[in-house]
Amino acid sequence: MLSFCSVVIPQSFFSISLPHFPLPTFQSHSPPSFFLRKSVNLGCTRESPSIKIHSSLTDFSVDVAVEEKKLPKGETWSVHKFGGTCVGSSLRINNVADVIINDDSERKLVVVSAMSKVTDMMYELINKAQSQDKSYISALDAVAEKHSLTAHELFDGNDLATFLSNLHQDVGNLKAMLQAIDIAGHATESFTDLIVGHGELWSAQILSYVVKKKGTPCNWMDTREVLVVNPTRADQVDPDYLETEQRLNEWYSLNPSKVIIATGFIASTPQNIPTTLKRDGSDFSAAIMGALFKARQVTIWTDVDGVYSADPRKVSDAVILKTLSYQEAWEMSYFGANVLHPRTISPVIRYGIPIIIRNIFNTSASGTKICHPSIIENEDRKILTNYVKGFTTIDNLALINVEGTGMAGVPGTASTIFSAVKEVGANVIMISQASSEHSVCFAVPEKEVKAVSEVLQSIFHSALYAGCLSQVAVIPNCSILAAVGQKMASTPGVSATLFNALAKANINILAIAQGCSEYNVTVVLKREDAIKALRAVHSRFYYSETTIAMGIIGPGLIGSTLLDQLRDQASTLKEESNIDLRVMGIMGSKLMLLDDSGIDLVKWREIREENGEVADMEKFVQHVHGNHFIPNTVLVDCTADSVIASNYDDWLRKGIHVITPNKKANSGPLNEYLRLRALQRQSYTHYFYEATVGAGLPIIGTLRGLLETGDKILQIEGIFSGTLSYIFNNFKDGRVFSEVVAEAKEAGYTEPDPRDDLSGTDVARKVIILARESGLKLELSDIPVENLVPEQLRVSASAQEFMQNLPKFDQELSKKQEDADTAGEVLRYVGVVDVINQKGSVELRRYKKDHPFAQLSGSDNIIAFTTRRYRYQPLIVRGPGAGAQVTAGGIFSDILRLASYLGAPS
Ligand SMILES: NC(=O)C1=CN([C@@H]2O[C@H](COP(=O)(O)OP(=O)(O)OC[C@H]3O[C@@H](n4cnc5c(N)ncnc54)[C@H](OP(=O)(O)O)[C@@H]3O)[C@@H](O)[C@H]2O)C=CC1
Ligand SMILES: N[C@@H](CC=O)C(=O)O
Ligand code: NA
Repeated sequence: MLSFCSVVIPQSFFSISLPHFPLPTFQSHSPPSFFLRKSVNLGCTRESPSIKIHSSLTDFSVDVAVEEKKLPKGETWSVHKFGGTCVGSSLRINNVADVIINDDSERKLVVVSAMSKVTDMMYELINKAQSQDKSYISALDAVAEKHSLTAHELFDGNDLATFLSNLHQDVGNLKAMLQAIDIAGHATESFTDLIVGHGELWSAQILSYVVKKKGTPCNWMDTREVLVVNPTRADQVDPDYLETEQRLNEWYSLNPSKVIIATGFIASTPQNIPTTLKRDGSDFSAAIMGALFKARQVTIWTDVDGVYSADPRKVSDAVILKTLSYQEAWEMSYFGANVLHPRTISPVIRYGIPIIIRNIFNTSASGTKICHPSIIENEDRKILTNYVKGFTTIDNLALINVEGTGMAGVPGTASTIFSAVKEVGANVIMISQASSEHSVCFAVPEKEVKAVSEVLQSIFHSALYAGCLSQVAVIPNCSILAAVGQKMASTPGVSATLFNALAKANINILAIAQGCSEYNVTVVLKREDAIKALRAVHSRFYYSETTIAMGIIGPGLIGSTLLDQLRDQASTLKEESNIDLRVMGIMGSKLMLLDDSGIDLVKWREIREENGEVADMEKFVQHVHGNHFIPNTVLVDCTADSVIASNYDDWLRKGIHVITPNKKANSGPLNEYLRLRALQRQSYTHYFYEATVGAGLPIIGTLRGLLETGDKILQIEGIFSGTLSYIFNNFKDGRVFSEVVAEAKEAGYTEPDPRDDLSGTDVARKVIILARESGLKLELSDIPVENLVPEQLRVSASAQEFMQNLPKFDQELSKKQEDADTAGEVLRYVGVVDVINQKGSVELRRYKKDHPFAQLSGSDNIIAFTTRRYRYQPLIVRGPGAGAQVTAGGIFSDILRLASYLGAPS
């Protein structure tokens, strides 16, 4: 090892000493001191371990390089492992070299796999030779060519010559070996291992030359010289750590280096016969090296951003997990997630060395850290509170159920069952036995179930015949769903939430297993339910309680303004309040747009234009509410349609929350209104309609507040129409009535048909809504209304036709306006809820010019609540009571009220 120390010496010093410097090969035994007249450079190199002194006249510094040949261990080392895809081409090898160089650890050990596809190519050579297919010769040439080309692209000069000469020699040897296999018609295991391991030998050499070319000295290691393993059983080996450590020390004393590029996958037996680490061999190599070097961390580079909370191909909302404990990773990997195989990480678990899984193609992603739970606790408290980390499934299983009264209290039944299963070589994936002991059920791979069933039928033949056992039943086409998480099983409520999510998704559970490990709850389901179940439980744990699936009906003026407001505010709500609003559907009278995970609100207009489908209310509601596992659904009705409003009852019964600015439901038939309100009170499903009166102004909320706190309403009086307020605020100074009406329509204050405003119907609806809210049982027809729509135009076919003809009737209202003006008064269209006399009215009144109602401007509403508490001075709410922005804002604020009722932070 080379250690460098630089000491800057003030001119006044006559001597220096290097007291803390480890100097195993330094000439002097005691800390050296030098009498200095000029600056000197002291250096030793691997080639020449003794100190060299160079003089320099310009500065006063001393560089001392000391070689330490003993293998240093500990925090200074980081281990990296690069899989085949990471080194699949010269470009990628270059990237890998940069990653190595950019790691600022003092020392680095890099484990590298063969270039992608090379191991398969090597196995193919052996297969060909075994079957005496001579094309192995050209296939070997192709492998050699691939490496030669890569080397030419990456380095040159002596390094290239040395590599090509080694490659050439290896290829010659391989050819001879393949010929031997060809003659024998058979390859032994060690012969096979020797041949396939060449992929790693070449990739490690190539990478080391590239790192060196980039200016970082390094050595490559043929791990077969160091790593000694013993076969355990088929397809597994165990490292001999003592022997390996000794060989590693020897290797290091000959090849001291700060960067070592080591071959993955390959090793030797104690007799020095080449072998491999079998499945996931390079990961295992990295973990063994990590343990031997006591590295500070082992980074496994792959082509994914880390470990997902569920298979992202099945769950589109799966997230990358920032941390996993070793046990969690272990459980996830067992249950089929693409995590490291438990065996491969056991060496680092022993020393608590963290493993980081990172994406070589996206180095900006921080990856998943697999480590000791105490590190997770320190680093990521939030994650620890999320007791369930991931969900995985295993398909193609069958459940075997051995059932009968004769099993209870009879020792040995389980042993008989599982000995028989072992006999046929089947792998038991989970077992469940109720304490009544009347049945034992277990899951095995589908392909093994026939043999298992037959052997059990035969072993228990007489017990079945005698009736001690009632059946050995096979339930085919099953899947396992496992939920994995630190201490999930021992935390009250977690399993309940899991089962509740499955129940809500209408999924039947065939068997359950939860061991004492506290990390895993496993359920067996029918295979066709597996993906639905996975999505249901994933969303239950990964969506916040305030994730809301939304359906917007009526993307007209108000609806589309609301969508724009949602678009602009969505990310802030998510980040700051954990409220996740997802618009799953938008429906107009003709077209609708549906999306499974949330419509892009930036482009919904274009997308609807391109991909919109024919509006279908049933399909829309089913999609928004039923097709996913988002915990809450709200339908926002932004139409003015009474048919749409007649659905609220049904939606609320289905558990769908309803929010609307549409006045039709609350001002419709009294019995329907009462039924709706009763339903709302009985359930935990919410129905909000603040924008039905005064648009975004807090009218319903204020009234509710007064009533709920025990105040008594005496009268509510006000200007409830933004349209009529605007018209009478501007209908002066000789202006024409129809022209002002057109302006109000243009400004977005009017109902879709402005006759609803001018007829007083809209105001009457608001009066009815407030009257009913105050406890009066009135019908719309109970409210006398002064209709401003000229008699002849009440039957006009359309709003457009009405607007065209209105100028013909300007005269009539101009007269009323002039009369009021002459009397020093103004016209105002007012609504009154007279709670004491249980009636309401809507009429055009005249007010003195200094009356508060005469002071309004624009589309202002003004509503005065006279109550027992506000008897002498009414409580007044005033402000713009119509218009797209304020109305959409009122609806939005109802949506956020819903979120806060559902648990969003306040
Ligand atoms: N404007 C305002 O200031 C205020 C308005 N409101 C209320 O807001 C609601 C919307 O008003 P506004 O946006 O101005 O009206 P618009 O006419 O601009 O929009 C109405 C929307 O409803 C859709 N629609 C109508 N019938 C159906 C149906 N059967 N199924 C699906 N969609 C339908 C229309 O679709 P399509 O275009 O495809 O026909 C249109 O998108 C009304 O109830 C109004 O009373 C409340 C307070 C203030
Ligand atoms: N058309 C209505 C809109 C609000 O309800 C009005 O003018 O007030
Ligand atoms: Na309001």
